[in-house]
Amino acid sequence: MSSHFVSVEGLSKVYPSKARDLIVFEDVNIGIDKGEFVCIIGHSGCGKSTILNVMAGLEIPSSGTVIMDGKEATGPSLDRGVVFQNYSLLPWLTALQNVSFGVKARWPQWSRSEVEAHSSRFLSMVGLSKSLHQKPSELSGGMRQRVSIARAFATSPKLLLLDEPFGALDALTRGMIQDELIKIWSETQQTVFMITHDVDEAILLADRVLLMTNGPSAHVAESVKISLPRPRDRGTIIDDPGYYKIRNYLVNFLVKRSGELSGSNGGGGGSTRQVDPANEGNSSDEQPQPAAYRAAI
Ligand SMILES: Nc1ncnc2c1ncn2[C@@H]1O[C@H](COP(=O)(O)OP(=O)(O)OP(=O)(O)O)[C@@H](O)[C@H]1O
Repeated sequence: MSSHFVSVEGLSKVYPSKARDLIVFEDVNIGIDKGEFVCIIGHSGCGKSTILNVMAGLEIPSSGTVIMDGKEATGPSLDRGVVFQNYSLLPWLTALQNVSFGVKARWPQWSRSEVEAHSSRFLSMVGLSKSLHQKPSELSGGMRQRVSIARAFATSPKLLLLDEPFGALDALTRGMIQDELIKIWSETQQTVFMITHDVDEAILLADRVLLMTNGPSAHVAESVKISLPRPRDRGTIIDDPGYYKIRNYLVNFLVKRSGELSGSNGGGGGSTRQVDPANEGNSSDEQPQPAAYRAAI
């Protein structure tokens, strides 16, 4: 039996079709320790959102299982909080009411003032103490996503699932909310699984980055350790000697090896290689090629 806090075991997703079944991914195995921040990166369509939705209990896999804290995770639960790219706030409620809604469901025995004090504290952590009584339509996209993050963390789920939460935001707002996510995560020490397309975001936030091969028949080929010291700062992280080793390693995988290792090229699923680019000297120190990366993803 797995010793991980969260264990995704032998997960596959197949969409049957008259012509030919679509095997999106097969034999995906992921272990996440308590308090760990894990990002997953892979090309569009390899099945990242499907994996996250299965972990959230919102989608049923074709085979395999998700075990959390020793129990099989089936169906949605307050133990697993989800943040999607498109905010999904209740438009008729204020920021405080949106957060309180989940908090009340989590702790029904709490008084109204306890619920509001707890909810306000989490909204303050994401810099929204002055916008508690505003409705989503009165908030910017970045502010709405902050409310979603506060709402997810405030219910203290055992696992937080973030599906490209900053995908729709401009670079400046994205950077600010990344800082707030780091702050709230370091204060709560919750376990996080996050999808991103942004290599720099993954390096800033994650303890490990999982790399998926291209679909169809995608799998998690590698688990890359981000062995940069915390706390990490967006402004200075690039000065760390390990930064470009990790970045180049990730970009090289996405540009080149994600295709070479894919199921359609004969790559097998199942096993995941563990790598630590900053300490293994297995990638170059050269500046990365952002244009090549953008073209690939
Ligand atoms: N109902 C469905 N029927 C058939 N194929 C589907 C269905 N739903 C999803 N797919 C396919 O499953 C694959 C995986 O989708 P998923 O959204 O999980 O990928 P992803 O890696 O998260 O992509 P992106 O990065 O673009 O969000 C895609 O190829 C998609 O077309």
